[in-house]
Amino acid sequence: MMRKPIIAGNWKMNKSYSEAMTFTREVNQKIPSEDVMDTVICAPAIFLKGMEERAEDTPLQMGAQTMHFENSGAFTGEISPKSLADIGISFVIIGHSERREMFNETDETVNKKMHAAFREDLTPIMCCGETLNQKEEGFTEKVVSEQVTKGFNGLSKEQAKRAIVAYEPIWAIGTGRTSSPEDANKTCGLIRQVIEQLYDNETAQSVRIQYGGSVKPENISSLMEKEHIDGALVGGASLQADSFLAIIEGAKV
Ligand SMILES: O=C[C@H](O)COP(=O)(O)O
Repeated sequence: MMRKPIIAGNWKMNKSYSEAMTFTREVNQKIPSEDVMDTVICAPAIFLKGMEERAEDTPLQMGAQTMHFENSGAFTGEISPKSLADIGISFVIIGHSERREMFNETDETVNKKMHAAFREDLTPIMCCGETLNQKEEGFTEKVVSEQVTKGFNGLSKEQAKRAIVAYEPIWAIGTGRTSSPEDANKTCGLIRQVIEQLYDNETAQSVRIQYGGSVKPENISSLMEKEHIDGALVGGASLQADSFLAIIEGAKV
Protein backbone atom coordinates (compact mmCIF):
# COMPACT_ATOMS: atom_id res chain seq x y z
CA MET A 1 0.00 0.00 0.00
CA MET A 2 1.19 3.53 -0.82
CA ARG A 3 1.07 5.57 2.35
CA LYS A 4 1.44 9.34 2.10
CA PRO A 5 4.77 10.48 3.61
CA ILE A 6 4.65 12.81 6.61
CA ILE A 7 7.54 15.00 7.67
CA ALA A 8 7.02 16.77 10.98
CA GLY A 9 9.40 19.18 12.67
CA ASN A 10 9.36 19.20 16.46
CA TRP A 11 10.83 22.52 17.55
CA LYS A 12 10.67 21.67 21.26
CA MET A 13 11.30 24.78 23.39
CA ASN A 14 13.22 26.73 20.77
CA LYS A 15 12.86 29.96 18.78
CA SER A 16 11.24 33.29 19.49
CA TYR A 17 7.88 34.23 18.02
CA SER A 18 9.48 36.52 15.44
CA GLU A 19 11.91 33.76 14.41
CA ALA A 20 8.97 31.39 14.06
CA MET A 21 7.17 33.86 11.79
CA THR A 22 10.30 34.41 9.68
CA PHE A 23 10.73 30.65 9.30
CA THR A 24 7.10 30.26 8.22
CA ARG A 25 7.49 33.00 5.62
CA GLU A 26 10.72 31.45 4.30
CA VAL A 27 9.35 27.94 3.85
CA ASN A 28 5.76 28.81 2.94
CA GLN A 29 6.07 28.79 -0.86
CA LYS A 30 8.36 25.77 -0.92
CA ILE A 31 6.21 23.19 0.83
CA PRO A 32 4.99 20.35 -1.44
CA SER A 33 1.29 19.88 -2.04
CA GLU A 34 -0.68 17.91 0.53
CA ASP A 35 -1.39 15.42 -2.26
CA VAL A 36 2.28 14.47 -2.24
CA MET A 37 3.18 14.66 1.44
CA ASP A 38 2.05 16.02 4.78
CA THR A 39 4.41 18.68 6.12
CA VAL A 40 3.98 19.77 9.72
CA ILE A 41 5.69 22.06 12.20
CA CYS A 42 5.05 21.31 15.87
CA ALA A 43 5.89 24.63 17.46
CA PRO A 44 5.56 25.97 21.00
CA ALA A 45 1.86 26.46 21.61
CA ILE A 46 1.92 30.26 21.79
CA PHE A 47 3.33 30.46 18.23
CA LEU A 48 0.71 28.23 16.66
CA LYS A 49 -2.10 30.65 15.90
CA GLY A 50 0.21 33.21 14.27
CA MET A 51 1.99 30.57 12.24
CA GLU A 52 -1.28 28.95 11.22
CA GLU A 53 -2.57 32.31 9.96
CA ARG A 54 0.63 33.05 8.08
CA ALA A 55 0.58 29.62 6.44
CA GLU A 56 -3.16 29.63 5.81
CA ASP A 57 -3.05 29.38 2.03
CA THR A 58 -0.14 26.95 1.90
CA PRO A 59 0.19 23.20 2.48
CA LEU A 60 2.25 23.76 5.68
CA GLN A 61 0.30 22.40 8.66
CA MET A 62 0.78 23.08 12.34
CA GLY A 63 0.94 20.73 15.29
CA ALA A 64 1.15 21.06 19.05
CA GLN A 65 3.86 19.33 21.08
CA THR A 66 1.50 18.15 23.80
CA MET A 67 -1.92 18.87 25.28
CA HIS A 68 -4.16 17.89 28.20
CA PHE A 69 -6.85 15.26 27.67
CA GLU A 70 -9.67 17.30 29.23
CA ASN A 71 -11.37 20.11 27.34
CA SER A 72 -11.58 22.46 30.30
CA GLY A 73 -11.07 22.62 34.03
CA ALA A 74 -8.67 23.45 36.81
CA PHE A 75 -5.44 22.40 35.09
CA THR A 76 -3.25 25.47 35.46
CA GLY A 77 -0.87 25.92 32.57
CA GLU A 78 -2.33 23.18 30.39
CA ILE A 79 -3.75 23.49 26.88
CA SER A 80 -6.94 21.75 25.85
CA PRO A 81 -7.52 19.67 22.72
CA LYS A 82 -10.58 21.77 21.96
CA SER A 83 -8.63 25.04 22.00
CA LEU A 84 -6.07 23.60 19.60
CA ALA A 85 -8.79 22.43 17.22
CA ASP A 86 -10.49 25.80 17.55
CA ILE A 87 -7.48 27.69 16.14
CA GLY A 88 -7.15 25.28 13.22
CA ILE A 89 -4.36 23.02 14.45
CA SER A 90 -4.31 19.62 12.75
CA PHE A 91 -1.72 17.51 14.59
CA VAL A 92 -0.53 16.90 18.13
CA ILE A 93 2.51 15.01 19.39
CA ILE A 94 1.56 12.67 22.21
CA GLY A 95 3.93 10.94 24.61
CA HIS A 96 7.23 12.31 23.36
CA SER A 97 10.02 10.68 25.40
CA GLU A 98 10.91 14.08 26.89
CA ARG A 99 7.34 14.38 28.19
CA ARG A 100 7.44 10.81 29.50
CA GLU A 101 10.80 11.40 31.21
CA MET A 102 10.38 14.91 32.59
CA PHE A 103 6.64 15.60 32.78
CA ASN A 104 5.16 12.40 34.18
CA GLU A 105 3.56 11.28 30.93
CA THR A 106 2.60 7.59 31.21
CA ASP A 107 1.09 5.04 28.83
CA GLU A 108 -2.24 5.75 30.56
CA THR A 109 -2.15 9.52 29.98
CA VAL A 110 -0.91 8.88 26.46
CA ASN A 111 -3.96 6.71 25.86
CA LYS A 112 -6.34 9.33 27.28
CA LYS A 113 -4.74 11.92 25.02
CA MET A 114 -5.11 9.66 21.98
CA HIS A 115 -8.84 9.47 22.65
CA ALA A 116 -8.99 13.21 23.30
CA ALA A 117 -7.23 13.96 20.01
CA PHE A 118 -9.76 11.95 18.00
CA ARG A 119 -12.64 13.49 19.93
CA GLU A 120 -11.52 16.91 18.64
CA ASP A 121 -10.50 15.69 15.20
CA LEU A 122 -6.79 16.24 15.76
CA THR A 123 -4.34 13.73 14.29
CA PRO A 124 -2.13 12.29 17.02
CA ILE A 125 1.56 11.58 16.45
CA MET A 126 2.15 9.02 19.19
CA CYS A 127 5.78 8.57 20.18
CA CYS A 128 7.37 5.37 21.38
CA GLY A 129 10.94 4.15 21.75
CA GLU A 130 13.45 2.47 24.02
CA THR A 131 16.29 3.83 26.17
CA LEU A 132 19.91 2.85 25.54
CA ASN A 133 19.79 0.47 28.50
CA GLN A 134 16.65 -1.21 27.24
CA LYS A 135 18.20 -1.56 23.80
CA GLU A 136 21.41 -3.07 25.20
CA GLU A 137 19.48 -5.53 27.30
CA GLY A 138 17.44 -6.64 24.29
CA PHE A 139 14.13 -5.12 25.40
CA THR A 140 13.39 -2.90 22.39
CA GLU A 141 10.57 -5.10 21.07
CA LYS A 142 8.97 -5.53 24.47
CA VAL A 143 9.08 -1.81 25.34
CA VAL A 144 7.81 -0.60 21.99
CA SER A 145 5.05 -3.24 21.73
CA GLU A 146 3.79 -2.32 25.17
CA GLN A 147 3.79 1.42 24.47
CA VAL A 148 1.86 0.92 21.24
CA THR A 149 -0.62 -1.57 22.73
CA LYS A 150 -1.38 0.67 25.70
CA GLY A 151 -1.41 3.86 23.65
CA PHE A 152 -3.95 2.43 21.19
CA ASN A 153 -6.15 0.85 23.88
CA GLY A 154 -9.83 1.33 23.06
CA LEU A 155 -9.32 3.14 19.76
CA SER A 156 -11.68 2.10 17.00
CA LYS A 157 -10.31 0.66 13.80
CA GLU A 158 -11.10 3.88 11.94
CA GLN A 159 -9.26 5.93 14.55
CA ALA A 160 -6.29 3.58 14.59
CA LYS A 161 -5.95 3.90 10.81
CA ARG A 162 -5.63 7.68 11.10
CA ALA A 163 -3.10 7.63 13.93
CA ILE A 164 0.57 8.30 13.30
CA VAL A 165 3.22 6.51 15.30
CA ALA A 166 6.70 7.99 15.70
CA TYR A 167 9.38 5.48 16.60
CA GLU A 168 12.10 7.42 18.37
CA PRO A 169 14.87 5.42 20.03
CA ILE A 170 15.74 7.64 22.98
CA TRP A 171 19.48 7.11 22.54
CA ALA A 172 19.24 8.62 19.03
CA ILE A 173 17.48 11.84 20.04
CA GLY A 174 19.68 14.90 19.78
CA THR A 175 22.81 12.76 19.94
CA GLY A 176 23.80 12.60 16.29
CA ARG A 177 23.51 8.79 16.61
CA THR A 178 20.90 7.63 14.12
CA SER A 179 19.51 4.15 14.14
CA SER A 180 20.61 2.35 10.98
CA PRO A 181 17.83 2.38 8.38
CA GLU A 182 17.69 -1.42 8.71
CA ASP A 183 17.21 -1.38 12.48
CA ALA A 184 14.72 1.50 12.30
CA ASN A 185 12.76 -0.37 9.64
CA LYS A 186 12.79 -3.54 11.71
CA THR A 187 11.24 -1.80 14.71
CA CYS A 188 8.76 0.11 12.56
CA GLY A 189 7.79 -3.26 11.04
CA LEU A 190 7.30 -4.64 14.52
CA ILE A 191 5.01 -1.72 15.35
CA ARG A 192 2.98 -2.57 12.25
CA GLN A 193 2.76 -6.17 13.40
CA VAL A 194 1.52 -5.11 16.82
CA ILE A 195 -1.20 -3.02 15.16
CA GLU A 196 -2.12 -5.96 12.95
CA GLN A 197 -2.54 -8.15 16.04
CA LEU A 198 -4.67 -5.47 17.70
CA TYR A 199 -6.83 -4.85 14.60
CA ASP A 200 -6.15 -6.40 11.22
CA ASN A 201 -3.80 -6.21 8.27
CA GLU A 202 -5.71 -3.42 6.51
CA THR A 203 -5.44 -1.20 9.59
CA ALA A 204 -1.75 -2.01 10.06
CA GLN A 205 -1.05 -1.15 6.43
CA SER A 206 -2.86 2.20 6.77
CA VAL A 207 -1.06 3.52 9.85
CA ARG A 208 1.79 5.86 9.04
CA ILE A 209 4.98 5.27 11.01
CA GLN A 210 7.71 7.87 11.33
CA TYR A 211 11.27 7.44 12.45
CA GLY A 212 12.77 10.11 14.72
CA GLY A 213 16.22 10.60 16.19
CA SER A 214 18.98 12.66 14.57
CA VAL A 215 17.27 12.79 11.17
CA LYS A 216 19.24 15.06 8.82
CA PRO A 217 19.20 15.97 5.12
CA GLU A 218 22.03 13.41 4.70
CA ASN A 219 20.17 10.39 6.08
CA ILE A 220 16.50 11.01 5.27
CA SER A 221 16.48 9.29 1.86
CA SER A 222 18.01 6.06 3.13
CA LEU A 223 15.39 5.96 5.91
CA MET A 224 12.47 6.76 3.59
CA GLU A 225 13.46 3.99 1.18
CA LYS A 226 12.57 1.44 3.82
CA GLU A 227 9.28 -0.42 3.60
CA HIS A 228 7.85 0.49 6.99
CA ILE A 229 9.16 4.08 7.35
CA ASP A 230 6.62 6.62 6.11
CA GLY A 231 8.18 9.80 7.38
CA ALA A 232 10.23 11.46 10.07
CA LEU A 233 9.81 13.41 13.27
CA VAL A 234 12.68 15.85 13.14
CA GLY A 235 14.04 17.84 16.07
CA GLY A 236 17.26 19.83 15.63
CA ALA A 237 17.31 19.75 11.82
CA SER A 238 13.81 21.24 11.60
CA LEU A 239 14.91 24.51 13.19
CA GLN A 240 16.58 25.98 10.10
CA ALA A 241 14.46 26.54 6.99
CA ASP A 242 17.16 25.24 4.64
CA SER A 243 17.73 21.93 6.45
CA PHE A 244 13.98 21.41 6.97
CA LEU A 245 13.40 21.98 3.24
CA ALA A 246 16.30 19.68 2.35
CA ILE A 247 14.74 16.92 4.47
CA ILE A 248 11.42 17.40 2.68
CA GLU A 249 13.23 17.16 -0.65
CA GLY A 250 15.09 14.02 0.44
CA ALA A 251 11.85 12.44 1.63
CA LYS A 252 10.41 12.41 -1.89
CA VAL A 253 11.50 8.89 -2.79
O1 LIG B 1 10.79 14.81 18.17
C1 LIG B 1 11.92 14.81 17.66
C2 LIG B 1 12.97 14.03 18.22
O2 LIG B 1 13.06 14.11 19.59
C3 LIG B 1 14.26 13.99 17.48
O3 LIG B 1 15.12 15.05 17.79
P1 LIG B 1 16.49 15.21 16.97
O4 LIG B 1 16.12 15.21 15.52
O5 LIG B 1 17.05 16.53 17.41
O6 LIG B 1 17.35 14.04 17.33
